[in-house]
Amino acid sequence: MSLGPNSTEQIARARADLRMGVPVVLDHGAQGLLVLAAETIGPARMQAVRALGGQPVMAITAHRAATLRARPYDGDIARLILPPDVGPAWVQSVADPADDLTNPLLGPFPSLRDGDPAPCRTAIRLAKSARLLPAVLALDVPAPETFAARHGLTRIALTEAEIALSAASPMHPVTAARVPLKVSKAGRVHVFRPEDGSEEHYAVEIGAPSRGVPVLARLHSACFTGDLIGSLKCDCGAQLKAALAQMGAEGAGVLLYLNQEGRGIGLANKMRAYSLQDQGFDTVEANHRLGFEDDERDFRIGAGILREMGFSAVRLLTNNPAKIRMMQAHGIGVVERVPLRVGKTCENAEYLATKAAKSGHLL
Ligand SMILES: Nc1nc2c(ncn2[C@@H]2O[C@H](COP(=O)(O)OP(=O)(O)OP(=O)(O)O)[C@@H](O)[C@H]2O)c(=O)[nH]1
Ligand SMILES: [Zn+2]
Repeated sequence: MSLGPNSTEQIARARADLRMGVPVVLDHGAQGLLVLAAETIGPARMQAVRALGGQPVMAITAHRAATLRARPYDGDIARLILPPDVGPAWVQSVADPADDLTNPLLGPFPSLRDGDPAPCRTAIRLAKSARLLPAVLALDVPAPETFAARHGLTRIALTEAEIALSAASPMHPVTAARVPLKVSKAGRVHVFRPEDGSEEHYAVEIGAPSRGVPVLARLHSACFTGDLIGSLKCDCGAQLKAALAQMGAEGAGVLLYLNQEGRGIGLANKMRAYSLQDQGFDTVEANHRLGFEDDERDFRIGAGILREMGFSAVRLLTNNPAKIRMMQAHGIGVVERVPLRVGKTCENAEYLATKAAKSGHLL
């Protein structure tokens, strides 16, 4: 094995670069794509991109393009031609719908039909995996290897980036320790670290559940607002407590605490979604206006951790049929759905109704 980073490790570097506003290069042979995340681009770097010449584009998802009334000729994405006289504020407004209603951007937004959209598509996936808005500024550059070396930029081969972004990362147990809990003295917290350098995830094991019979399990996605500060906008905090309480009462169970905040879009984007919800959009519409799918979570993570812990079948505490389908698709048998109906408030009634109507949640 060489000492240098492999493509998965290069992706982890690229995520950090994009979050800081540093460009990365996607190498697809004689051509490369210079990529900057729209939300972190600053004036100096934007000027440096312009100084290279050529025609920069802004790649956004079809969901975001729909709000802007731009034509997504590439199906799931659109490549908008960057007007010659705009700066970072324009780029950020295209990416971020915060001011769409109060100060709408004026189109039209001419978009590219020609050329291969694949590098831009991968660049958007990279921005999403960095928990940034799914929008990038991109410019074709010749001789990508030389270009990246000259500027000290992270360079990843496009095909390898696509494979690394699609792969399920192996989950490695890091450590585990006894943590007596209110619901059970026999609590144990395990920490899992993915090989791809993304967020760690946790498992709370209660009692000593047998690996041979289906375990009472919950896959809980992190919700800073609901789990920690008592937000009334969702039911997460109540679900977390109720799930642990049921495991304590039964004497055994496993709760995975998955750091997939905001259904996988990250806390910053979830707060952007909350601002849009205050403008009148529901939870699904808000995700779409930001350019995301309704649910960006990768359920292979939960399945991988359960497998790593030796569980192959569960009694799943959930109201979300998609979680059941996903577990089964990724090799975890779900012998029973255990409903988890707690935490309804005046403030979250509409949110829960939207999840039932649009995402298939069982009330
Ligand atoms: N994007 C977005 N995420 C939200 C919003 N409200 C809550 N969340 C996130 O939604 C996720 C809820 O996770 P879960 O409770 O595990 O999932 P669920 O799909 O509702 O399924 P069950 O609770 O198992 O029925 C958490 O990651 C929250 O942070 C919202 O309005 N927008
Ligand atoms: Zn929540």
